[in-house]
Amino acid sequence: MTMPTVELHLHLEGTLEPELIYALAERNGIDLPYDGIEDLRSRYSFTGLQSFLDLYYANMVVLRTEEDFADLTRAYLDRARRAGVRHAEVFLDIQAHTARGVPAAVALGGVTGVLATSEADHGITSGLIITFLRHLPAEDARTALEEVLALGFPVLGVGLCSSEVGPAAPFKDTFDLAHARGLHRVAHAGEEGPAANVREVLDVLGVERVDHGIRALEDDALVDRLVAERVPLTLCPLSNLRLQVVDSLADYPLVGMLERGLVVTVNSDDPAYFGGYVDDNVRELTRLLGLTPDQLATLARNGVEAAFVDDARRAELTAEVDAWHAAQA
Ligand SMILES: Nc1ncnc2[nH]cnc12
Ligand SMILES: [Zn+2]
Repeated sequence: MTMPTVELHLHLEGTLEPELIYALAERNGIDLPYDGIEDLRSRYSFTGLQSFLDLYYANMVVLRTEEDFADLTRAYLDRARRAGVRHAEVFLDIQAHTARGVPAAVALGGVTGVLATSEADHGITSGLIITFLRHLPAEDARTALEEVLALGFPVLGVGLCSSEVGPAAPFKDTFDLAHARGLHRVAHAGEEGPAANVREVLDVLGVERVDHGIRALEDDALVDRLVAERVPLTLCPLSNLRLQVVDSLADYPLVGMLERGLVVTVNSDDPAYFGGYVDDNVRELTRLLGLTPDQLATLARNGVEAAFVDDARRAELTAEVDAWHAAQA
């Protein structure tokens, strides 16, 4: 029995597998600057976040039509189902597409059309989080949000990602608008950047979850606050390894975080680039850290607690985790 999982930190564009990149390039008549799939895959070796982002944004060139975005979303859901994912909140970097001349309605139409039937087609409930790019001017994020709101596609929340440089504070009015319109708020912080960035997104952007947040561990008072306020951290172990945020997964501080009472969850971030989906992340940690069934159940329950779902769905997900936990005895 596969452990039922909630995935809360997943960039749809980070699920673009090399095979799909080539298939979409062919369909759209795009010449890729690589010598084939294996050459592309051989470039998936990163020295840090920026070296990854350069390739990640470049490969988005193959996403042109609503069908492309739908195929991308469907491929993720197919794989996620096999990973045991029962609920997914997925990120879309809308500005990375509009900046290339792809209308927001094309990207949103393709993604939300597939998400609308994810429960019936894949057994996964889902929601879409629009992630703004921190390396672009904050006014661009505001414009992007206004366009997304005007288009009326179903959106669950907003996030902030890309290079962790510069203050998050300029994005405050965008996050305030999102909040006023009933959207949830999350942000990447404390991935490459310091613990102070985690404080900033909590205090200034009002986020309900922190994406990554692993460097919060460098600030004891912040950890106490995250525990007291039960702020979830969406950890991404294989991502942290591949982007050299940590030196080895054998030293990944997960058990200490659980023992400290942090609401940590395990997620895949950009699985096509980092060597594994959420089940691969959990399997590697279990192998290297010797995670017990109780610890795995706590991770799964943290995901259910951290999800932006209604009480009825939370109760269903909890029952699935309880059944899995009982079967481990
Ligand atoms: N790991 C990551 N950190 C920040 N921005 C991202 N966009 C896609 N993956 C990301
Ligand atoms: Zn991420």
